[in-house]
Amino acid sequence: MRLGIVVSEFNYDITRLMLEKALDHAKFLGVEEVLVLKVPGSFEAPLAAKRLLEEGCDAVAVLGAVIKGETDHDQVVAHQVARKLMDLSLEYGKPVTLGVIGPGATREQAAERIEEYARRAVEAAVKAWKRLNEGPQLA
Ligand SMILES: Nc1c(NC[C@H](O)[C@H](O)[C@H](O)CO)[nH]c(=O)[nH]c1=O
Ligand SMILES: CC(=O)[C@@H](O)COP(=O)(O)O
Repeated sequence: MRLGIVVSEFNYDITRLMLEKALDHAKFLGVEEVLVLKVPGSFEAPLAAKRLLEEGCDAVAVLGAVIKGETDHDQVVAHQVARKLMDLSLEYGKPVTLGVIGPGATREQAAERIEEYARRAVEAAVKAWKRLNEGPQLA
């Protein structure tokens, strides 16, 4: 399996640790090939996910941390990113999984979620790929 990982460099003190956990989990799951593409922020993640899908990735896990500021801008970023990633998944027929912390997260809440969100995104990408390859099972 070729797994793509998109990682946002915004809040990189958090997301670089998410990438480490994601790579560790991909290795644990036996993923043969991992392509990593960094982006400035989560808002750029859908474009990077699309590029990885076009590079032949079987699935893409997207990692980011959208931390609340003084306004509701975090809501705009997080909601739009989530929707576009889902749209890409349906467009390409391949898993594109959401490992983006937030919206509404404090920095402390984000730090507490590094491992959970990174592992979840990789696990879902690999499992969904396997299940889709197996196809529907007769009940
Ligand atoms: N505030 C956060 C951002 N903002 C940056 C955007 O994602 C984007 O890079 C910028 O608007 C230029 O297009 N990104 C995050 O990933 N996390 C944040 O908390
Ligand atoms: C989610 C973000 O882009 C964040 O930096 C916005 O901060 P603010 O709401 O104070 O403009």
